[in-house]
Amino acid sequence: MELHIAKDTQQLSENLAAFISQYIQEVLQQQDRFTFALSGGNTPKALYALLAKEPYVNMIDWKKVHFFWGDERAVPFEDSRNNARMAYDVLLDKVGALPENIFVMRTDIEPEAAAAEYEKTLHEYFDGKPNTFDLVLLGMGDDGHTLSLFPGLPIVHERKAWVKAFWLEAQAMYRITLTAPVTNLSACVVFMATGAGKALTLKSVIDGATDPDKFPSQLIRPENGQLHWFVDEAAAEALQV
Ligand SMILES: O=C1O[C@H](COP(=O)(O)O)[C@@H](O)[C@H](O)[C@H]1O
Repeated sequence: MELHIAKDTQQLSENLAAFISQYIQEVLQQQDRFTFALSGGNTPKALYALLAKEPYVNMIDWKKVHFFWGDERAVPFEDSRNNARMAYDVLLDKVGALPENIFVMRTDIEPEAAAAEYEKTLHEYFDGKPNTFDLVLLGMGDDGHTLSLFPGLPIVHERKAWVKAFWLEAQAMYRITLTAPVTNLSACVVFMATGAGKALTLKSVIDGATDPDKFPSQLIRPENGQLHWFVDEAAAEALQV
């Protein structure tokens, strides 16, 4: 695991935009498409906004980038809580991503049907490949959740399915999420975490005893890929570095 500590969210986003841009360009020298699973939430917004501007908007061959999502809140696309909607607004619509390269988790059908459809899409898309995504971008909630893998829920123990839907009582909504098994087959996973509110959780996730039921972010350990944490000084405050 590689830890990258930045002064604040803006600096972190700038460092990560440079990292992602270089990584995409390197991968596209070896293959003709790049698969990028996006996260939702607040933390990645500044990063997406930077990627959508100079120099990255022209440095990256966005027509070769294929977009997926790590998780989705099962609310209509028009709802501001919809993770895909946020990414369209801040990134996809601005960089000229090709519609045929965008794979949203559908929220216009029953969540279980959407999860089954996404699972099928992923198996067909990655058929025979040793790795799944080239890059998965993840956030971490103050409670240690990542994707929609929330503490204490059965989804944390999923070992087979790649995509699941479930009712999240605490937020009174369905969630659709990638699971740990498919995420851990990725070539590279990058977590972003900012703010003092995440400091103690981050310490437990990185330095603490393994307890994924309590800290689901600990489930993410790529089997054959890189793992990076991009954090700001406030989030890193309790870490032993
Ligand atoms: O609900 C979610 O939360 C996490 C973390 O969000 P943040 O606002 O603390 O950055 C996010 O990674 C996930 O995609 C989202 O659905």
